[in-house]
Amino acid sequence: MVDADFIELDNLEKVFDVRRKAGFWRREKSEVRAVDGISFTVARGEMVGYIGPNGAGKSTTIKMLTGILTPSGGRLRVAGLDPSRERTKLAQRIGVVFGQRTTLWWDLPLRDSYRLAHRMYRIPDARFAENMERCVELLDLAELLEVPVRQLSLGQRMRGDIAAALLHDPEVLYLDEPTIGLDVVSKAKVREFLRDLNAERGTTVLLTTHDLQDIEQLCKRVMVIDHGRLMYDGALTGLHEVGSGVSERMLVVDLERELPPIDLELVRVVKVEGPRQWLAFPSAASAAPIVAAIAASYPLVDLSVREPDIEAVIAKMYADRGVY
Ligand SMILES: Nc1ncnc2c1ncn2[C@@H]1O[C@H](COP(=O)(O)OP(=O)(O)OP(=O)(O)O)[C@@H](O)[C@H]1O
Repeated sequence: MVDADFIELDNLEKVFDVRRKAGFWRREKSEVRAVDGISFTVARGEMVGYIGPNGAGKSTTIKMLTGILTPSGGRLRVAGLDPSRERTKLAQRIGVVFGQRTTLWWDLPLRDSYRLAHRMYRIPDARFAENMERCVELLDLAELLEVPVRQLSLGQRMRGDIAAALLHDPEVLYLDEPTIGLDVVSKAKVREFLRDLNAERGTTVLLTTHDLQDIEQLCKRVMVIDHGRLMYDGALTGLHEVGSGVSERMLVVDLERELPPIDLELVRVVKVEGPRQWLAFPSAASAAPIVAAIAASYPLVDLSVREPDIEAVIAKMYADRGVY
């Protein structure tokens, strides 16, 4: 293994056998190809986004990378190890954070979960103390250490979980939705911490998220998967180019009160949420006359024009390939 192939997937597959109800008594056997021949490498120290719609195969990939699931086909190496065969060895070198589930002990104070990690991973005392100090400081955990996990807010718990995943100095960190459900301030804290971790310690990070701002703020490279296949692997900026065909821009309009969708030439109302409306209009058209027309006929309070964001770009990618 060289640093360039720190994580290496070669035509990786995972097929689940499922039984479906096909009548009152009958069950039909079928296959779900959750991961359908994915190949990529991640270099040591890279921070990569791994995104795709629900059911695309992201979690299944992560589970194979951690050794929880055994691949049905293909080859997989993480830090030179075969994850499912050398799972215990690998556990010393990777950290995992699942945003939707905690690895902390629910009824125990945060500190006790860390003590358990200390023993479980056989972390040398000095290293443990040093990592604790660093995580407590950077993740703002000092006030929370004696609080039972069940009493923590989602954002506090998430910071607690991230610390737990890092006490043994993993070389690779898998993050599955690390900012899900967090408020803006907590999101910013988590992102800043991850950015520093990657820059200072060179930790390799694979990040799965539905929040594309996570990717925009953290990852230079992004992989998009769908139906178990890799659809895009490259720079985030390249995704924008793929989306240069996105032919609409968005006008976000705040009215004085909730009103029926704005009815105007060139404009297509995409969403209405209370007094706020999202209006798509052709990229080639000038926003000024549209804004003037809205201001003339509606009680306008505020507005902003948005360029197509990656969300729109990805939606377009899927649409082009007939996913939706
Ligand atoms: N244990 C299992 N048995 C059968 N099918 C499964 C199993 N785990 C996942 N699948 C199926 O494999 C496909 C990929 O699922 P996976 O959880 O990897 O997607 P995902 O990209 O992580 O989705 P989400 O964003 O919703 O978490 C889905 O069709 C799912 O129903």
